[in-house]
Order: sequence, then C-alpha cells, then structure tokens
Amino acid sequence: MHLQSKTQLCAGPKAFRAPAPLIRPFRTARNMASAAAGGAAKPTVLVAEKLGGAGLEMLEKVANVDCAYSMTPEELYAKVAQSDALIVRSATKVTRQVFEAAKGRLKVVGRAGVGVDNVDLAAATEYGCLVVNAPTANTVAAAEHGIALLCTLSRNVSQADASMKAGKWERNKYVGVSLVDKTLAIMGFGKVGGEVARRARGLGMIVTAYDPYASEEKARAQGVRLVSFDEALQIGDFFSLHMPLTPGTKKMFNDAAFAKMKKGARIINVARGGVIDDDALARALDAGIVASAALDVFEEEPPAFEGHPLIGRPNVICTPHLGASTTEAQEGVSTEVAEAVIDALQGKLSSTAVNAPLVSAEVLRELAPYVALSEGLGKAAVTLVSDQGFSDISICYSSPRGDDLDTRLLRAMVIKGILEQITTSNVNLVNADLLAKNRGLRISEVTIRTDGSDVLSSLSVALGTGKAVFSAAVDKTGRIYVEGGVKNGTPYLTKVGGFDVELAMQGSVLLCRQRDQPGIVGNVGMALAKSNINISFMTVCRTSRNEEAIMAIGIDDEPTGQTLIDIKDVKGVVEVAVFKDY
Ligand SMILES: NC(=O)c1ccc[n+]([C@@H]2O[C@H](COP(=O)([O-])OP(=O)(O)OC[C@H]3O[C@@H](n4cnc5c(N)ncnc54)[C@H](O)[C@@H]3O)[C@@H](O)[C@H]2O)c1
Ligand SMILES: O=C(O)[C@H](O)COP(=O)(O)O
Repeated sequence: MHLQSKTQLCAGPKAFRAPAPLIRPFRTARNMASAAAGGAAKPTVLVAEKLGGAGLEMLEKVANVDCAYSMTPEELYAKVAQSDALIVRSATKVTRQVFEAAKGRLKVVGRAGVGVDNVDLAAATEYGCLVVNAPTANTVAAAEHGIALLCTLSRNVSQADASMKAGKWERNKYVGVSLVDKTLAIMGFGKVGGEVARRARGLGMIVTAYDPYASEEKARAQGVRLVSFDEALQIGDFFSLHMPLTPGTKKMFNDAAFAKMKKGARIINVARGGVIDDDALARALDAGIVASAALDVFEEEPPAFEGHPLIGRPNVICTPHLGASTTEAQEGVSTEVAEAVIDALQGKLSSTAVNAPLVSAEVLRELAPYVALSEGLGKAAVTLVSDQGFSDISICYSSPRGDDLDTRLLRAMVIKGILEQITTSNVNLVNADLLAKNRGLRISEVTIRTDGSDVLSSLSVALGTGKAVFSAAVDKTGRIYVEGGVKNGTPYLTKVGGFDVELAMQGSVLLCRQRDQPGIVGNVGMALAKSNINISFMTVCRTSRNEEAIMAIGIDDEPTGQTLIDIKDVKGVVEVAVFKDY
C-alpha cells in the first residue's frame, strides 16, 4: 500500500494483503498440502535427537525430514543454515551461535519435551525464531519416575539389587523407612508436581508444596498445603523437586537451604540438575542432614563421572535423565511438538509457543478475524506517516469484554503491521514487541467497554506524529488515526482521521480528499476510466455540506503516475492517496 499526497508523490512501503500469517510461514497451508502431494518444494525439518515415530510421520507428510543425531556444534551450525525448523530434546544446546548460523532461515525450534533451558530464548526472540515445546505429554512419565525414585530411595531398592548381584544377602543393611504419614515437600507445584502430589497422597503421605506462583485453590482441591520455602525445608521428610531451571531457581538448594532441613531428609530431583548445588548436597550428605538422594538430572549431561561429588556414593542413586523416557511419553511429545512445528511453518501461532504471546486455542479461534484487521490497521497507519516519523503508538480496543479482553495477540499484530513497513527485519509475533522497544517506540493500550455481542466492536491505531502524507488522516489531537472493524469476517477500515469511511481491506483503494461540490465524483471516475481502471465500489463521506469530503474508491488496477496527476488536476480535489493491494 502507498499513499500519494496532492503535492508530493510518496513512494510507499511494499504492498500488504490480509489475512496475514501470524508467523512468517515457509508456505501457505495450501502450498504445504500441494508440497505434500509432490508439487512445490517442502520445508526442511532438522531432527537433532531421537523423536517418536508418530511425530516423524506427521512431519514427513509436509516436510523433508533430516534426522541427524549426536552432531557437533559445528555440524549443527552447518545444518541449521539449510533448515526451516529444528527439533531437539534436552541434549542439544540451541545457543545464540545456532541462530546466527541459521542466517534467518530457521523459523521455529521445537522442543520435544517441556524444559527449554537448553534453548537461548533471548537469542531466538531477537532472531524472530519461534520456540515451541511439548508441555504436557511427558508430565505423567516424569511424575511416575519421581514416585519410582521416592519408593526406591525409601527402601534402598537400587543398593539391595546391586548387593544381590554381587552375591550378597544383606537383609539388615537395607532396612528402609516407610512413606505413610511422612511429609513430602513438593518444590514446584506445576504439572509434574501436581501429579506427584496426587500419587503421594495415595501412598498415605502428608503432602505440602512450595511454589510462589501456585494457586491456593488448586492446592486445596488436591489436599495439598502451600507453605513458604523455609517452612517446607523445616518440615519435609522427603523433597521432590519440580521447578524449572531459571536464574531464580539456580542452585536454590545450597548450603543455606540444607542447613534448614530436618536431619535425615531425603531428596529426589527429576527437575533439573542446576537447581541443586552439588557440592553443598555432598556436604549435607556427609553431615547426615540429607540421608539419601535420588537424581535423574545433572547440571552437565552426561556428567563428568570422574570425581563427581555425588555419583558413586552409596546413599545416592542415579538415573540418566529418564523422567520422560517411556514409550508412551515419547510418542506423545513427538506428536505434540510435530503439530506445533507444522503450525509454525504454516504461519499459525502454536498454543505451545514459549517466546510469543501465549494464546489459548479458544482465544485464538475467537480473535482470528481480528488478527488481519490489527495488522492491516498497523500497516495503514504507518503508511500515512510522513518522513518525520513517529514515536508513540496508541491502540484502543472497543469491546463488550472491557478489560477482560485478551489483547496480546492483537497488540502484537498491530506492531507487526507497523514495523514490517519500516524495517528490513523479519518481524513476527515473536519479536514484534522487542523490535518496537529497540526502536524506542512507546506503546499504549486502552480498552473501552462497549455493548454488543462481537468480541471486538472496533479497533483503532493512532500514531503520535506531527505530519501525515495524507493530512485528512490526522485527527483533532494531531495524531494519525485509523479505525476499523470486522463485518462478515472481512476487515474494514471505518475511519481515517476525522472522516468515516467504509472500506473493505482488500484490493487497491484510492482515497481522495475534496471540497464537497457537484461533479467531482464523476470527474474522478472519468480520470480513472481514461486509464481503463475499473471501479469496484465507492463511498463518500463529508464533514458538512459544501465543506470537506473524503471519497474511497475500490479500483481493480493500480493507477499510473499520469492517472494520479489527472485525478489531482480535477477541480476541488485536495489530496489523493492510494492503498495498493490492500
Ligand atoms: N526428568 C525429566 O525427564 C523431566 C520430565 C519432565 C519435566 N521435567 C522438568 O520438571 C520441571 C517441571 O516440569 P512441569 O512440566 O511440571 O513444569 P510446570 O511449568 O508445569 O511447573 C513448574 C512449576 O514450578 C514453579 N516455580 C517456578 N519458579 C519456582 C521457584 N522459584 N520455586 C518453586 N517453584 C517454582 C512454577 O510456578 C510452576 O508451577 C521442569 O524443570 C522440567 O524441565 C523433567
Ligand atoms: O524437560 C523435559 O521435558 C524433560 O527433562 C525431558 O527431557 P528429554 O526430552 O531430554 O528426555
């Protein structure tokens, strides 16, 4: 779309079409299907760690799947430059260098599991690469492994088994402790923590949990008492760790934490190795504060066995990160991640996006018609900006939902619509906010509660700027103002500056400001006819009789420079703008 003023032809930004994909797609859905049928080139999905067969089959229907396991970092760098998607588990470190090496080709990283601490999310966001995970399919497997370790630890199963395999019969050495009526402190009461809690209650344990973000209601419903970190440390007989590894949880089990525990506590970690300070745990084991530990995860994987402070101790049992390793969980994560990666390659927003506005499938469905409107209004507004630029973006949502409206997706699309016209960067939902911030743009949002049954009655975008290339687009407050809505699934521009218009955001449109006087509409129509340009629709809006008016004309072909000069020469025409391929 571009605009041309009466006095100055303005080479505008590139054309835009609606509806637009949420993430820059490899191909459209139709092309993906035709690619699947052997037509156009398929995207390439690099699978860097073993993935379940069901997910691979889904991917193979729409993409070239390159399974390359145990790659060195250099091999990975070379491969990602040839790949549109990368799928990993926890062993592959998806670092900033990986995104740099991809040179913009990588559109999505799929984590076939829940923890994304092996992916540099900040770098992914900067490079506009979506990161998706498979957050639910391995929850039960991880919880079951936690319970398996809890039982094994309390009854010395691993040590007794090793002893028997060594030809010994040591019944007195391996007397265990009972679980019933013991307090289990669940540290991190999320999906896995919640499943562990349910199972532990079944074992007759008293279950408490520490999680600063957990809901009291959920805890109460499960018969779990939420406690502070310190209280958990003081009362727990067993600790089961289930928080993510973040800067805030790193080494949270350190000397100070162990010092607060009851003597003889037992600890199970199926979360992430990094949440425990290994040397501190070794000291706590030596001091008898911790009686025994069961570890499935390690700060470095595989760990350096030689001289490791914990592995090899008789009161520490270890498994090689097996929490998610059941046949069922691996098939589950493979399809969960494949679905998310395919969605992303088709330009859709996955509900398991980690570094983009997380919008539930339900919200996504109801907001879908407004996504193209938001992006279109962003594009329309920025196209009206003169070379003086702008610094503020104000978005106003009029909705019967009022403040309950989830605006994150719409806001991101408005920003995407704006930024795509003024930057060469690949702007998408993932990096739109960040790129706007980096450009020093201030964004404000207001939601006005209205009557009606539609999710959104109208949406407006105003850009704080002194000047517009089409001066009628500037409202009374001096901002470029566009407003729109959705009718029968089609986005419409309904207001430009102070003028009401009725303009489907499709095809090319000529906007013309003129004095309200007889003959202008006909003369502009003649000028278009002279160039053999067909008119598809037309609306006129005036402030009041004989004063100013705006005419919006849908045109089948783009006017040439001469046609525009002819239109501008029509007596009474003040300024003209063309929205190309709206
Ligand atoms: N061993 C395995 O194979 C395996 C399998 C699945 C999950 N995991 C790991 O288990 C952990 C939990 O997974 P999930 O699916 O339950 O995730 P989740 O996001 O559902 O739950 C994590 C919980 O931790 C809480 N939390 C965040 N910061 C905390 C803090 N400082 N202190 C206490 N709690 C905090 C969150 O509020 C959330 O409720 C993750 O680290 C994940 O990577 C490991
Ligand atoms: O975060 C996870 O999903 C688990 O730790 C599983 O990791 P894995 O896919 O490497 O087994």
